[in-house]
Amino acid sequence: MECELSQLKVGFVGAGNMAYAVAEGLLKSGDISADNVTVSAPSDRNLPRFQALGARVSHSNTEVACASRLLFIAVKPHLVPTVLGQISPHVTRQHVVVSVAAGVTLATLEELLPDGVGVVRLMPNLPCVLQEGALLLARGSGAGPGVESLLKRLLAPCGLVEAGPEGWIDAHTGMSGSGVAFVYLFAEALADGGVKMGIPAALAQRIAAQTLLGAGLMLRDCGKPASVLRAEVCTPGGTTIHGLHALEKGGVRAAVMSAVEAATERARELGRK
Ligand SMILES: NC(=O)c1ccc[n+]([C@@H]2O[C@H](COP(=O)([O-])OP(=O)(O)OC[C@H]3O[C@@H](n4cnc5c(N)ncnc54)[C@H](O)[C@@H]3O)[C@@H](O)[C@H]2O)c1
Ligand code: PRO
Repeated sequence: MECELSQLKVGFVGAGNMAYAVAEGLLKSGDISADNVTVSAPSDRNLPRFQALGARVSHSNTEVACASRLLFIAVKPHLVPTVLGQISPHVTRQHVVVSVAAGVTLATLEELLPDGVGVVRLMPNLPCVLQEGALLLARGSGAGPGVESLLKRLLAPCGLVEAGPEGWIDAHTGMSGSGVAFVYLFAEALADGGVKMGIPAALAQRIAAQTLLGAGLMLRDCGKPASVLRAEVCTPGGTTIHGLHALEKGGVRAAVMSAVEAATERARELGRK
């Protein structure tokens, strides 16, 4: 992908939440010019917000493929073969194709595109919309280390961007892509606990959100593992250890591990379809 970044043409096939989060991040990097970004979706429903970013929009996936060199595939997993079938005749070795579709393997992407095209799997998560995502990418054999560096640079405004072997992508999907929803479920339960103990619901929800935010920031920024931070909250014989005992009796640790395992297995299953 030999060109000045300010000239790099970027395309998105699919105009949903993930495409928007990634597009916004790319533009925040300051390296990509909005009028070099093109986005396609079959209906107008999601397109105005991309126009508001300054991107060009289209109903034609092939138009986007022809207009871009860095091409994100951001449709639901079952639609990936259809859209790659449409764009494949227009994709060349000058393209890099980045799929965010859960489960869809590098081998499938390579099989559906012309020989030698650089392909990458990227698994973002919803907090990318607030520049606090956790993204993991894995590149196929046609995409060199330069592609990895480029994507890390362009996606940095979306949050933490790491690279790894493809075998980690489905696990990251379970732990972080889906994991965001597990945390929301915990937030609901925490607020419900507050309501049960007499706090008004709206206030309980705000307190739950701030509790998760504060705990998350400490985990990220204090340099201490979760187990140490947890121990610091526990006064011997105090309130927290009694609450933790109740959680452990409820099997919460095993339940969360099983949730990551189930979501990972589902990603693998989607990849086999
Ligand atoms: N939502 C998440 O938290 C999340 C996280 C990580 C990865 N993903 C992956 O991102 C992908 C997109 O998910 P999303 O949540 O953005 O979905 P979404 O439903 O918000 O967006 C899908 C988009 O695809 C468009 N589309 C449908 N058919 C199309 C076609 N034939 N050609 C072009 N566009 C078409 C739709 O109009 C829509 O704009 C999925 O493959 C999913 O696995 C989602
Ligand atoms: N959302 C997508 C799903 O539920 C992929 C990770 C987050 O399949």
